[in-house]
Amino acid sequence: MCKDGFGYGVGEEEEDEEEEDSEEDISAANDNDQPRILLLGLRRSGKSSIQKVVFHKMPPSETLFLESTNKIYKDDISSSSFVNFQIWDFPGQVDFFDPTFDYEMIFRGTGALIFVIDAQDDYMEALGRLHLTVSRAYRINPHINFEVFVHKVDGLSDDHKIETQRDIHQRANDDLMDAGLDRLHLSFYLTSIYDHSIFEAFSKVVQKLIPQLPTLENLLNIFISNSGIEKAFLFDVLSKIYVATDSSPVDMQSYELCCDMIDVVIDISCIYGAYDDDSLAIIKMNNTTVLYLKEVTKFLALAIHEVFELTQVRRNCLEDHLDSPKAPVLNGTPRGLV
Ligand SMILES: Nc1nc2c(ncn2[C@@H]2O[C@H](COP(=O)(O)OP(=O)(O)OP(=O)(O)O)[C@@H](O)[C@H]2O)c(=O)[nH]1
Repeated sequence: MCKDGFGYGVGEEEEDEEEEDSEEDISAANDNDQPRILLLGLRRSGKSSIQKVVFHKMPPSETLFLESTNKIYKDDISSSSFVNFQIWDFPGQVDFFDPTFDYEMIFRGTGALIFVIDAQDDYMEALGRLHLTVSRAYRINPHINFEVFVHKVDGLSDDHKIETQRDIHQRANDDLMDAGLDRLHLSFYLTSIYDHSIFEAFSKVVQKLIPQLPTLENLLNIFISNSGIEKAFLFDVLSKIYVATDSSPVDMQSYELCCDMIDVVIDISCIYGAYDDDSLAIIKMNNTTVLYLKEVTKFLALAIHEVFELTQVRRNCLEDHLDSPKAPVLNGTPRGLV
């Protein structure tokens, strides 16, 4: 990754030094009003890999060499006014119920709790741990968003993925019902660090913590309805998390295209040292799609999935319309374009 100008606030080395005394760290962080996201799950479920791949551009294959986390690793994600939070990666063996562990303080300051379950492994123990963790956290702070990543699904067939998610969902909710916690809501995501699913899932987790989200969505709706653009995403370019999008449904393919474009633009910018306030990139695909990336603030960019040659499309439509009594049907033409 390009070192100059791209990177989140706290460097790993500083981070390591800070971590020397995790108890002190925890009390200091209590004063910090950034929303906190906790990453929890059994050992080797993939917590550190998720955090490294999404926020530090680590290539997924390099996570094979990650050592087991044995202290809480705190990561400040403060690239902009919208994407501003802390991630706490917990060691798999952490004992929340150790009386010396101030879990009350931790849960009180938590916005989202992500519980990672390795879907390639036997998940019964993980389900027990999930239940114990969320029920304890909910009693302390019912406002936490509880998110379950059914992770490492790259190794599973499509049918197996769906079946695994259904089974985990069912068992986890049954356990909550039995414990009288039917108001505790769990959200489930199928994730893998080997494709875009982990970025998509993290986007949704982060969006729930952004109070300005409805306003941003409205602004993007106004933007697309006045520009003939099909889909607009407001991205945090470093993590490829989308902070907001207009209210039309997200299709994975557009999101993946935009993510790939961000990678290309950042790589080229790094080579030439030129990503600044005026940065703008346009990629024309061979299927009439245009991708347009415009920087909004230093680390936020608007990626737009636009139809190529608007004038030509309009002209074709008009001709079709004149030739045939039926309204023209344009494959993949965005709403509001013609
Ligand atoms: N196939 C696959 N492997 C993954 C994925 N995510 C992580 N892994 C692998 O899972 C192993 C454990 O990952 P870690 O990130 O160290 O797990 P952890 O939960 O942080 O582990 P502890 O620090 O021991 O709690 C590594 O070998 C990763 O390469 C994934 O999406 N798919």
